Amino acid sequence: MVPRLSKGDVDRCVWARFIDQIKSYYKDDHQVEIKPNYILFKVICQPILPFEGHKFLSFSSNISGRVAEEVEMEDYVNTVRSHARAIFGSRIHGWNEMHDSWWHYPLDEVKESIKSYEQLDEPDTAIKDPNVPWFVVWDIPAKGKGLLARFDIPKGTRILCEKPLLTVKSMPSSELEPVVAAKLKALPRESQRQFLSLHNNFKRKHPFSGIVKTNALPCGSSSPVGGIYPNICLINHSCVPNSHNNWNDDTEHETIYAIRPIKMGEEITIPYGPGGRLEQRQSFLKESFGFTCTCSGCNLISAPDELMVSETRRERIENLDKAIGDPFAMFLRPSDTLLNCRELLQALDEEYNGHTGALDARAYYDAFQVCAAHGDQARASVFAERSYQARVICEGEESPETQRMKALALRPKDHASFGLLSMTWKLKRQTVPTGLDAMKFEKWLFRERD
Ligand SMILES: C[S@@+](CC[C@H](N)C(=O)[O-])C[C@H]1O[C@@H](n2cnc3c(N)ncnc32)[C@H](O)[C@@H]1O
Repeated sequence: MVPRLSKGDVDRCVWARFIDQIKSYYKDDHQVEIKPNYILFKVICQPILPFEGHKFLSFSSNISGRVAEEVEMEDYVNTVRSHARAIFGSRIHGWNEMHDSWWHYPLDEVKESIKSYEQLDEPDTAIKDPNVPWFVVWDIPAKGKGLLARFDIPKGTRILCEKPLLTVKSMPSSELEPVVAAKLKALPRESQRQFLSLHNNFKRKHPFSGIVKTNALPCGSSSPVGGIYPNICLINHSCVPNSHNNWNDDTEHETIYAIRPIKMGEEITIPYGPGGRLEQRQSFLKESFGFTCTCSGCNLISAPDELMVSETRRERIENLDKAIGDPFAMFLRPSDTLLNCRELLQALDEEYNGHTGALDARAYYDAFQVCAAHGDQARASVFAERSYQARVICEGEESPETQRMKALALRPKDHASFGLLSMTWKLKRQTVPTGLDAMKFEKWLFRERD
């Protein structure tokens, strides 16, 4: 590694990403052992990768003269080097004494640094400077640019909040081109530069509208208006994202919140579309954004059993969503609709490993509506409170939808659908039972029969 890495947070973040990739690449290799502070390759010369990148100088070591072992060792060296090159580029140098290329660092210095791998430095206890962003812009293989977490990011953290460089209504590319050109002309130079530096999957005929089509995020879930942002538009998509994007109508900002803890060096990802099964997702992303998704959810193609479980679950999620949205069922069989909400929440929890983002918030709001429509303020207030908690995580306290849920938790009666279908479940808000254990409370909440 020339020059060696610093202790600064960008180098630490990128090294953490590299170490994670190596761990995951060799997860089933018994010759690669994860020690508390480094990765040990149990082959000739025992090369080591420390968890602290600033200590690392060199990976491989001397030639032993034993051909079979050297070939095995070469394999590891080549693989580790190609992962490192993909991340650190020209900072990674090869050396081979047989071809007269030599160690960059004196051997003593290398040995000394390897000794220091055993003991981690004192942890950095400095509080994060609020002016330093949570992310680093980096090249992500097969995806172009992307954002990496510069630090460990706790769940519920606001990672980014940006005003759009410009907004445009959806329209055919030929009509959009002059509209975007005019808006672009009116922008300050720096904003023009930021817009023009964004990725474009549809370059040929309509360069400006191509940038819009590749990058625009809707300003609101069903809004025909899309916004273009300098940093948010560098965030890549994942079908199992770790962050949530939301348009705040009051402040006219797009925000990005972490919906689960994100480790330093991990890529920050959002969902570009509504989800669904693999084929639907892939064709939506191709059609709307012009790319083939290579996220971990889509890579399940190489793990057919897991993929089948995920596909079946996503189909179930789709069917439950439809059943919950059926107004006749909500009128005639509200208990079934409520149980469907419960099953949906469980399926979402399994599919997204407990980090569902706004999907949970929506499902709880559905359950709220069923109870409110039949006059049950007690259950409605609990569901609104849960929806509120979920919204806080993915949109923050200041989002209008979060505030709406908070108000409904206090006064479910204020909802337009209150008592609209019947008052057969009539209950006051104050009658929420206390003293039940968690299981019994859930049974009460979803009106589950024994
Ligand atoms: C809004 S841009 C994101 C930033 C972009 N990677 C860049 O280099 O500027 C969207 C483009 O990024 C790439 N991309 C985003 N998510 C991806 C994914 N999951 N798999 C493959 N490519 C992806 C695609 O080229 C897509 O059209």
